[in-house]
Order: sequence, then structure tokens, then C-alpha cells
Amino acid sequence: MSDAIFAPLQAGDLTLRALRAEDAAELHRLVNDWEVARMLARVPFPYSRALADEWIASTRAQIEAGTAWHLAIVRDEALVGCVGLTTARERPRHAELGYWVARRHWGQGIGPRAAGRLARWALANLDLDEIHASVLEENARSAAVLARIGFQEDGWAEQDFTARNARLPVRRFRAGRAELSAGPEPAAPAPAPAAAPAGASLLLVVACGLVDADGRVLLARRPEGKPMAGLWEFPGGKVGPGETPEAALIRELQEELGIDVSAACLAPFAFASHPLEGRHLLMPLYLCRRWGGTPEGREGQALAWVRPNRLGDYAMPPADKPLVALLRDFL
Ligand SMILES: Nc1nc2c([nH]c(=O)n2[C@H]2C[C@H](O)[C@@H](COP(=O)(O)OP(=O)(O)OP(=O)(O)O)O2)c(=O)[nH]1
Repeated sequence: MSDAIFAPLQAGDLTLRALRAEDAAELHRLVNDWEVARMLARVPFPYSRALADEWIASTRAQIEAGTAWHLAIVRDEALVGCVGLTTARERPRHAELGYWVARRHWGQGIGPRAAGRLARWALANLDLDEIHASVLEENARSAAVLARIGFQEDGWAEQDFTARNARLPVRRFRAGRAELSAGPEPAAPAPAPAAAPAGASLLLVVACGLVDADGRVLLARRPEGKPMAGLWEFPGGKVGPGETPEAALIRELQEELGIDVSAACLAPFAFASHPLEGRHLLMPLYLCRRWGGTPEGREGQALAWVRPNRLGDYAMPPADKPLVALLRDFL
């Protein structure tokens, strides 16, 4: 079996990839360990070899169905644990994160690196706003991992633990974009999203609604590693010192999408004005119907051509909401 169903993710010296049938023997050996199984809600103990085969097949089916991503954590070609994310069927745009690391690899920072990478990848690439996780009350090690990634504790619950045949208290954690998209090392508390203080400096960003011959508008997905990763936006970027808005937009459209636009084809349309991370965003939006070349995500960002009446289906930064309404009416 190949990894065609999932492009592996790197997290330092760790690789996160789809589980393969040939991982079953090693997976069985590592998870059939009371010290590992007793902390995991859904893992039975003893864990049968046949279950490893079934579990791996089911994880591959889930990835293909887009419902869950349970991945092998691999270092130097060896399986060292698993990390997984399951979308919540009853709560749209929410998912649940879990992981385990084989006992002999404990204390090496594998949990935070693997779980942090999968969580950040998921927010940037899946249609999610929040990730949740549960940790058995006595599992302080796992709670520390979540805190290190940026998760915040938000209450208690009870969960059935198969290996213990008992219902036990768990600590609940959550994280959204503000907590997770900053980068691999969290720590810095998320800035308050409240209104910018009086006199907050202006952030001038210029953006463009590219409109094709069918009246569809191009949206680009903010990539992993940037603030608000995973949200869809109008292509554009910050106006540099000494740049005019039009020159900045022409530069950004070339850098991000590889297209050539002339100033004469940029029609001023509307603007957004919104507090943003302690500053105040002022964002002129231009419309453009003529350009040279074919837009492609030069920085690895996903692109979508969207009919105006479907723009509401795409999660966008809060500043963009009024622009979406204006565009829908205009186009
Ligand atoms: N391009 C764009 N940016 C938006 C939109 N809505 C919105 O709030 N923003 C915000 C997100 C960012 O904080 C800021 C744009 O900054 P950016 O970091 O993406 O710009 P850039 O391309 O110059 O990136 P960089 O070189 O600084 O990484 O404006 C939008 O529709 N399009």
C-alpha cells in the first residue's frame, strides 16, 4: 500500500503518515502495553493482533472518507506512536485529537511535536474552527503535552475506558486558531480579539476580488503557519513602505498567484475596517476581471473559484464579512 491517500507531514525528525498493513505487527507490540493502553479510552487490553489489522484498515477508510486522520508517528523508519484527529459528527467544524507514544520513547517531546503538527495542519486544511481533547484525570503527562501545544483546559467530563472496564473522569481541553496557528512553540498567550485600543496603528492590506468569465470569485486559503490559517481570503497582502496600494496588489498577485495585472484593470470596489491583533486593519478591495496567466497557488495555498451566492459557505476572516455581502449584491 502506498501513501497516496495522505501526503506525509514532517514535524522535525518525525514523519506523520497513514498507517499501512505492514505496520500491524509493530503497532500491536507497542500498544499492547498496559502502561499505554490504560490511559486510552478506546483501546482494549490485551490488544489482539487481529485488531491491529482491522484498526489499520479502518483508519485508511476513514482518511479516504474524510472523517478521521489517524496517523503513524515514525522516526528513523520506526513506528514510535500514533496521533489522530476525528471530526465530530454532531458538531460541525469541531474535531477531537488523541495520541499515544510507545513507552520506550516517552520523555523525548514526541507527543507535543506530533500532536501540535497534526492540529495545526488540520486547522489549516480541513473545515474546522476548534479542536478538543480529553485526558484521563491521572494522566498529567498528557495534559502537559496539550498545554505545551497551546490547548486550554475548559472543564471536566466522564468517558468509558475499555481497558479498565470503567467510566472515569477526564479533563477537557480545547484550542482554536488563536491558540494554535502561531507556530510550533505556543506559550505566548493569544492576543485579545477585542477592539483595538484608541490610536492603534493602522495595518494597510490590499486585496482583490478576481472575477472570472462565469462571475465566480477567487478565494485563497491561508496556509499553515500564518495567523488565521485555514480561513479563506481575497488574494493580496500588506502594502510595503513607499508602495501605492495598486503597486502592492500587482506585486502580491504576481507573487501569490503568478498572474500579471495592470493598474488599469483594478477597479476600486469597497473596503474593510476591523480591529486585528492589537492593530486596526484597513483593507481596500479591488475587483479585477482581466489578467494575464492562470492563477495558481504559488505559496502552496489552496484556491477556490466560488459563485457569489456560495461565498457564505467559506469561513473567512471577520473583516471580510461585510465585503462578502456587498459582493453578493453587486455580482
Ligand atoms: N490578503 C488578505 N488579507 C486579509 C483578508 N482579510 C483579512 O483580515 N486579512 C488580514 C490577514 C492578515 O493579517 C493581513 C494580510 O497579511 P498577510 O500576512 O497575509 O500579508 P502578506 O501577504 O503581506 O504576508 P507576509 O509576507 O507578511 O507573510 O490581512 C483578505 O481578505 N485578504
